[in-house]
Amino acid sequence: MLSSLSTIAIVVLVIALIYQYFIFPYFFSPLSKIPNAHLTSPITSLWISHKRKTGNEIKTIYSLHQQHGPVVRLGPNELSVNSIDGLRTIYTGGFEKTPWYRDIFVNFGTDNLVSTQEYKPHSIQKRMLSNVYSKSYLQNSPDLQRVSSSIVVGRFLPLLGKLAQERESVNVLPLLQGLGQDFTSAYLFGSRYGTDFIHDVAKREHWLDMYEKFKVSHPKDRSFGEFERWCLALCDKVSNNLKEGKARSDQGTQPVVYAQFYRCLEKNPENWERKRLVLASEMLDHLIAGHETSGITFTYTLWELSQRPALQARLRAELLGLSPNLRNRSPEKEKDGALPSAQSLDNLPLLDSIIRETLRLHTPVPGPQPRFVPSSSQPVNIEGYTNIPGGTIVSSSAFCLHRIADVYPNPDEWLPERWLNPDDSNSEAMKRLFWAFGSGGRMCLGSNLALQSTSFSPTTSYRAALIPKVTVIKLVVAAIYTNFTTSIVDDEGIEQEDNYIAPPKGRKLVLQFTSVSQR
Ligand code: HEM
Repeated sequence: MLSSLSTIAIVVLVIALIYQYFIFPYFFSPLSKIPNAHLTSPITSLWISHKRKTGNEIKTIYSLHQQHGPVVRLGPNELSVNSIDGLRTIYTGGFEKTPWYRDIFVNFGTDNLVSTQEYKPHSIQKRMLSNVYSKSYLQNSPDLQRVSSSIVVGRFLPLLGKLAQERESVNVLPLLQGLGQDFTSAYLFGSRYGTDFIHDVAKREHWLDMYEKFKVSHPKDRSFGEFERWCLALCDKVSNNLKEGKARSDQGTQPVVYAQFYRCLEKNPENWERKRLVLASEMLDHLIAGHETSGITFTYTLWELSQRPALQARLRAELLGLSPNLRNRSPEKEKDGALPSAQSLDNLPLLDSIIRETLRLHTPVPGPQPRFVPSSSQPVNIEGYTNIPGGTIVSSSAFCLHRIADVYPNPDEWLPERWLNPDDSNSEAMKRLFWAFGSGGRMCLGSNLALQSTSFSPTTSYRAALIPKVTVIKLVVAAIYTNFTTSIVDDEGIEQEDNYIAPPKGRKLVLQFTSVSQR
């Protein structure tokens, strides 16, 4: 009797398990109507995890969307979404980040803007920092002006002039990552503590080497390793100066971002040790976000232009119309001359279309941005699939969005002219789908409002954002092509990695710079 009861219990249990783990996910789950990435996707994430581990995630997801449309089920509890409606629902609907961000981006075991999952602490911290990255602040910042002038005119153009004169080619990826780092560090910490990676090649190589190791180690293993200790030591120096009231009398520029965050945290009752790590975690996050993404954008802009001498000439003609322009600027003359304003650079249509098209096709952050569907009483529907359960992971990626062929015809081709005709009926859709900086409350803090004007951003709740970067990218590209032509010497391995942040696989693009006056 007892044994037949236990047999029945076992049978019932087996049926329940089969129902829960096979029948329900395949046939009755609200996700069961969504096309599967793989036969096993409703019951296990093994298939997509394998693609991730082998560096094939992004392109695999792209081809799935080409086959199956805007929504694909990647795992029992995970969807990829590729449409403007999906973007709106997910990224402006208060969906929180998944633990993946914390696992990858936390520094010193302490959260920062990128790693924070929860809405409220993130939003409080972002408000503390958005002001110094807002368009109006940056446009009027004398510190940013001085930093820009000393880096572009004082360091970068003379170096290019020397390379051109000596007919020496150069790997522009590390050079331009270094330039991005020089800008970001000077804006964060003040010029006294900013790096000079344009000149100091040994330090730059060591730093980039530390960064490559840092990127692939687990936050627990890298915590307080060489890279983190370097940043903490820098932050401590700036904190000591601020405590002693020295920052203002500093000969160089102000530590704009650091001082802003330091002052906001001063009001916070937490102990100093905790604040010290919060400050350092946030600063390291900006340094990481600032140097590599900019370096990638520069590299692909130069790579595309180097294949098109006629386009370089058209761009130069546009750049020479700037007033003042960037022709023959030298560090000595610099004291007398201002740089072209951010607005005047933004008003150059060809320059804008070139940078924008590069950010579309070679987007530096092509990887999926995962979020959780909230467990709210409101049903969540995406692209006609209804009642998506709370806790489901949903993500979109700039790589896939930027290749929707109905909006960007010939999506794999670099065609800056697609951005040049504002009357084109497609132009609104192109702007709404442009996602190089993400959207919503978690949109890039360093993104450029000029590129993300209100009509441009898919739906931005933070109107802040932006600097050094696109303004800087435009300034640097303008400085280069006003004075030089570029040609490719070695572009082996130029294809982008299949990674969240995606530099060229070969980590190089070797170019020859030729001075316009030498030709
Ligand atoms: C071409 C250059 C850049 C690109 C393409 C880029 C792209 C992005 C993207 C796609 C995100 C959103 C990630 C998400 O949704 O989770 C992001 C976030 C962020 N970026 Fe950038 N970024 C760039 C430059 C910068 C610079 C220069 C800085 C600062 C100096 C910066 C600071 C940040 C920060 C702090 C976040 C986190 C924002 C938040 O979660 O609220 N980025 N960036």
